[in-house]
Amino acid sequence: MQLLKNVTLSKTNILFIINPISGGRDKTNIPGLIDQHLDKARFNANFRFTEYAGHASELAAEAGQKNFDVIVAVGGDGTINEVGTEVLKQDKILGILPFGSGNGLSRYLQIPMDTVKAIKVINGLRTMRIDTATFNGRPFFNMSGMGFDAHISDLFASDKKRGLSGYVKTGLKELLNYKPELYQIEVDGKSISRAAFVVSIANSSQYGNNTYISPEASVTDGLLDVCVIKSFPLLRLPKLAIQMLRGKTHHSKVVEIIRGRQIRILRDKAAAIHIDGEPYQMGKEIEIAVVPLSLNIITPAYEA
Ligand SMILES: Nc1ncnc2c1ncn2[C@@H]1O[C@H](COP(=O)(O)OP(=O)(O)OP(=O)(O)O)[C@@H](O)[C@H]1O
Repeated sequence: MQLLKNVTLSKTNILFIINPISGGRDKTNIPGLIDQHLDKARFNANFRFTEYAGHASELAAEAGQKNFDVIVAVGGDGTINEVGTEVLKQDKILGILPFGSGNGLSRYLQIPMDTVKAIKVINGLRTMRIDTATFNGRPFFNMSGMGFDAHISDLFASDKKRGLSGYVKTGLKELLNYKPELYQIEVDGKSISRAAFVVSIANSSQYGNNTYISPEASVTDGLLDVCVIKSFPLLRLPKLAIQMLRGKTHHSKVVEIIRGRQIRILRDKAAAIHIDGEPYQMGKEIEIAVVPLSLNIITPAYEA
């Protein structure tokens, strides 16, 4: 009886880590909105705004030590990466309120883009375990890669204005000058060599904004999709863009998708890579591995 009383009375401590710059949207009213719609019978809520890149990781690490059971990333895939990395270490529960430019993982998981609806998903506290992966030891959750998209992330990082239009403008300008690179790709011991425009490692199916690179990818299959966008004439770009938006890249002649657990990539030179859309400089050798069903995450009523 005592036990039952404790269970019914104990509330879940939840921390919302809010990235004020993600997606280029003002978030000053977010704590108020959460306060209005969060189930107070179920949760004790706290809020922290990040002040610099990397701060979300620090706040999530502290939260784990202070008995927060659920830590919510309020931002895009980069914020999810910072918070998720700590949630993973502490085996806590990750929540998401999508506020990024692309929101790849949120869209894949069908978390509503509408904030009030997304808060209601958190109220449901329905969790599932999803795969994560490591890229030269760093965790990622949605997508990582190298080539043109990493180059754009690298350029975009120094751009103060975030949001979709920024990506598109920078992307189009660079597209004309970018040269495909040579990659040696080994997936579960099988090796291929490709001249590629992009090599993406997909956990979920999309980059964000419902732009699909590997439409049949699953975050619960214990596998990663290595997606090679091969060298192609620029004239073919509109067709590829349409295939990406319609979720048909697995039928494209210029996209090759190889599924596996353990991936090793050797490239000609050290260059930018991206991990969940955030750029880093790394060397020629890349090791990527899936970590099956490692992250506990709040989702809507949804089965992958
Ligand atoms: N207060 C802050 N000032 C500057 N940068 C921050 C701050 N808080 C977090 N960041 C950094 O902001 C970057 C972008 O965050 P995030 O990826 O969530 O947004 P986005 O790029 O707009 O969305 P998406 O990844 O969905 O396209 C992350 O690299 C994060 O480390």
